[in-house]
Amino acid sequence: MDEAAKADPSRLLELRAKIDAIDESVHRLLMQRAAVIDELIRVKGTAKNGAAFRPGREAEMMRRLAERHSGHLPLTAVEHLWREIISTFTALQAPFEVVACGEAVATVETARFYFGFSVPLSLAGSPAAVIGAIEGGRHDRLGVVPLPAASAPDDFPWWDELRTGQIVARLPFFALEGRPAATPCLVVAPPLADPVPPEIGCYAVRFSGEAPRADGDVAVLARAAAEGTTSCLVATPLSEDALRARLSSHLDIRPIGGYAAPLAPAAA
Ligand SMILES: O=C(O)C(=O)C[C@]1(C(=O)O)C=C[C@@H](O)C=C1
Repeated sequence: MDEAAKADPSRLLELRAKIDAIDESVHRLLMQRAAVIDELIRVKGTAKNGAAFRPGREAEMMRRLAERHSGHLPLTAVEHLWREIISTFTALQAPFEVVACGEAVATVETARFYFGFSVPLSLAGSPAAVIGAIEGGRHDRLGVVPLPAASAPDDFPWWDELRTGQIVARLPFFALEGRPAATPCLVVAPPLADPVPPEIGCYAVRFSGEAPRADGDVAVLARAAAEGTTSCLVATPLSEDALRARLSSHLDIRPIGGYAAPLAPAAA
């Protein structure tokens, strides 16, 4: 018998009965959620593999989760549970797989945190290989590409390789100091069924010569230089026209998707 039971066995039984009742409710609600998803498949028409992912809706759900959260349960623990739920339910609607690259432990941690364990995950050798997997004509894959350290140039401008594929999310969504699965990554997807305009737009921008410095509204997430041309992956809340006006002297600006603005919740 453990110490607590020796202290007050009846109280311990009572508390464990409460936990069992809560667990049963949570399980019942998850099964109800699965029944709603069956109906959602019919309404959304997500018959095609990989067609269920809605990153804008997910960001909105996570925002509400952060708003209603209180108490000492870590927000990132709840986030992790919800990510497992949402990703599992996405795959229940239309199976998909994730192809990621980068330093194995960090990448796998981030991809598993975000996409859970119901979804097959494979590691590709490079960002270019991830983009190849997304651009290869299959609609049931999502790619995860880590962002380089702020000052480090990329070897290869993988963002220039996006054709039909788009950047659709930035991980992690909750920007919290010391959080688990903290490696900053972008999620790349084939064309989504009903995309919503992203809060932060991403652009492939090519310059001859010096690349711009990041400023308040224009962040350079990655850059790669070759033969006098610098290619940058730029993220901005500005409209495309406003970005063009800001970077008027530059060669080529191409929209390549975007993501929901990461949230910095007060409560951890
Ligand atoms: O709201 C939807 O469209 C859903 O498919 C449901 C759901 C969810 O399980 O909550 C699943 C996948 C989407 O990425 C967003 C949300």
